[in-house]
Amino acid sequence: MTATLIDGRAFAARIHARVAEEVARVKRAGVTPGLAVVLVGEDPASAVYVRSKGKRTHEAGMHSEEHRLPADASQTALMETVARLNADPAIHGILVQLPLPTHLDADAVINAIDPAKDVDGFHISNVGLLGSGQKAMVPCTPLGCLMMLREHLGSLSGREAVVIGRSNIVGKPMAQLLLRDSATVTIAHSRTRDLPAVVRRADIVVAAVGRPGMVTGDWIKPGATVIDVGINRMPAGVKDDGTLRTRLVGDCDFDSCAAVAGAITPVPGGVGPMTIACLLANTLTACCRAHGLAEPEGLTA
Ligand SMILES: Nc1nc2c(c(=O)[nH]1)N[C@@H](CN(C=O)c1ccc(C(=O)N[C@@H](CCC(=O)O)C(=O)O)cc1)CN2
Repeated sequence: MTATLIDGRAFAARIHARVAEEVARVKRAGVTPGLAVVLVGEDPASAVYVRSKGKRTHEAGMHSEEHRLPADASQTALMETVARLNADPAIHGILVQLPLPTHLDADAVINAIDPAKDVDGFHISNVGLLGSGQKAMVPCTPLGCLMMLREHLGSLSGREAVVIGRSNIVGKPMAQLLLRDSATVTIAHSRTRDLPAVVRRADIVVAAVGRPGMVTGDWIKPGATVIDVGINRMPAGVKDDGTLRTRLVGDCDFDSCAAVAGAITPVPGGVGPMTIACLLANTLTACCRAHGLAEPEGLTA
């Protein structure tokens, strides 16, 4: 391996510490930032992420609430939960854990969240604000990627960036953020012709396609910075107790990419931990905006 490892766990720990300091500051001004996370159903991975969000929120000194609805919850029940949280002055951030069960209309739920409390940055108002270069709530995973890129590369101005994947959660907002930092941005996807050749042009590669190990070293320009957003759980044998062992892999084939890249994020331990760190940062930002307090520096885009 020749690439520098971009350690998302260490970076996230620094953000958590900064957020905790800033939470103490806003508490001295008489306000406690509050985050409500809504989980519908029993998806095991979602339950782990939601627990982790609650734990981290507490550790930062924030108020934390978890609202669980059964897997067969109705759209009305979910919308009522969101409406209650919108009206609750103790709550500055609302997050509905995705994916939702398929009978629910996720777009309608997200767009029912008060945009000022939309700490996921998925509400159509925040999407529009980000796209037009205005102050927005910025989606947590792309924000975490941007922070790592800025720290590693300094200015992104003029750099060729290729984002692989066009999801609303990662690909599109990531492209907007890179554009905001004056990178030259291409969004590539499943229909892109000669994807390896497109990726080979890039100084910055952000892989967010959800296809394990798809990006290989021969796609990477020597010295490029590779941000792997993929979180793919793969079978990895059987444990002594007979249950399946799994391991997480990214969208990049780590060994071959690390042999060519200048820097790379691992999976696990790269982008994932930054997602929760940025959620806390966004909740703090939302709280400061709601109460007219100074926003912490370096925790927004
Ligand atoms: N409403 C939202 N739903 C989802 C989001 C989101 O940002 N908002 N993102 C993902 C899941 N997610 C947070 O919700 C998330 C994913 C992964 C990690 C993380 O720390 N991953 C670790 C590995 C953890 C493991 O072993 O499973 C890592 O990569 O090192 C945190 C948060 C989908 N839903």
